[in-house]
Amino acid sequence: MSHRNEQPRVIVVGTRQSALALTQTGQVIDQLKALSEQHGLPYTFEIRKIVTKGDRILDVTLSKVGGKGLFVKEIEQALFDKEIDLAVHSMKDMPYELPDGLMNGATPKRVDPRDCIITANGFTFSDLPEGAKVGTSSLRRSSQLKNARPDLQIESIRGNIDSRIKKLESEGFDAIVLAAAGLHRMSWESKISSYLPEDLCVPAVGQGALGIECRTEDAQVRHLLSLLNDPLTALTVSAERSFLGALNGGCQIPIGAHATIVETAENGETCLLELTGIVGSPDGGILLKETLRGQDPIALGLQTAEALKARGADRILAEVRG
Ligand SMILES: NCc1[nH]cc(CCC(=O)O)c1CC(=O)O
Repeated sequence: MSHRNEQPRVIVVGTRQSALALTQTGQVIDQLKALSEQHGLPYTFEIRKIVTKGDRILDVTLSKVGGKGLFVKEIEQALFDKEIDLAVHSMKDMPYELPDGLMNGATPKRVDPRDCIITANGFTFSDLPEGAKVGTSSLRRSSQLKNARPDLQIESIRGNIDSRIKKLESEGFDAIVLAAAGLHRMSWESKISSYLPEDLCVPAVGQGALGIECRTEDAQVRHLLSLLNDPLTALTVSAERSFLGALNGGCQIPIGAHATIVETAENGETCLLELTGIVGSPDGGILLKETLRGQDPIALGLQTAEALKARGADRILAEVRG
C-alpha cells in the first residue's frame, strides 16, 4: 500500500520513567505501529527513558520550584540532539510555547478530562466528613474544592500517581484528587470513588489529552503523527491553551479550562465550541468563572481570558506568582 518509497527507520521515542508516562507512551507506540503497517511505512520503534527536573524534585510545592515545563526541558534537549525523534507528553504538562524547531505533531483523541477522588472509605465528594483531609498539590483543585467546601483541609501531596495512591492510606488522607485520565490509562478505574463534575471542578487545560512533540524538520515523523491526530480534540485543546497563554499560565497556577464541541456543521469544516475557564485564589475565597461560545478556538480562548481579566483575574494570578 506504500504510496511513497520510504527507507526503513528506527523511530526513537523519549519518555519519562513514571508508570503513567511509560504506559501512555507504550499505548501511543502501539497505535503508531498499527498506522505504519496500515500505510506501508517501514518503521520500527524504540523507547528511551529520560529523567526530568520535575521527577527529581519531589519535596517542594511545584509552584515554588518555578519555571515552566519542569517535566519537558530535558526531553526537548534530547529531541534537538536527535537522541530521540518524538516524545509523548500529557498535554497538561506541555508548556504553552514550544521552542523554535520543535512542534506538537499530533493531538490524539482525548479521554475523560474530569478530575476524580479516591477516598479511603469509598466516599463521594459530598459524603466527605466535615474537615476532611484532602490531598492535592494543584492550586486549581484546592481553589475549587475549598470554594465548594471551605471546611476541607487541603494538604500537599506530590509524587507519581502510584505513590500518591499509596500515600492516601500511609499519610492518613480522607481523599486524594487525581485526573481520571491517568487512572483510565493505567486501567485503575476501579480505584475511583467518584468523579468531580465540571460545575464543581473545571479540569486543567488539556487534561485527558496527549501531545506528541517532534522536530519541525522531520517530515517522516510529522507525516506519521498526522495520522494519529484527532482534529476535534486539537480544536478544543487549542481553545484551552489559547486561554492559558493569554493568562500567561503554566500548570502550577490556579487556572482551569475545558472546551467542548457544541455543534459541527455538515461539511465538518466549521464547528461551534464552548469554553469554560476559571481563575481562583488558592484558598478558594475567590473563584472567577466564564463560559463563552465561538467558532475560532484561538479567539475564544483570548475572549474568555479577557472576560476574566476584566473581573480581576490578573490580580489573583500576580499574588500567586508572588
Ligand atoms: N501533573 C501530573 C499529571 N499529568 C498528567 C496527569 C494525568 C493524565 C492527564 O491529565 O492527561 C497527571 C496526574 C494527575 O494530575 O492526576
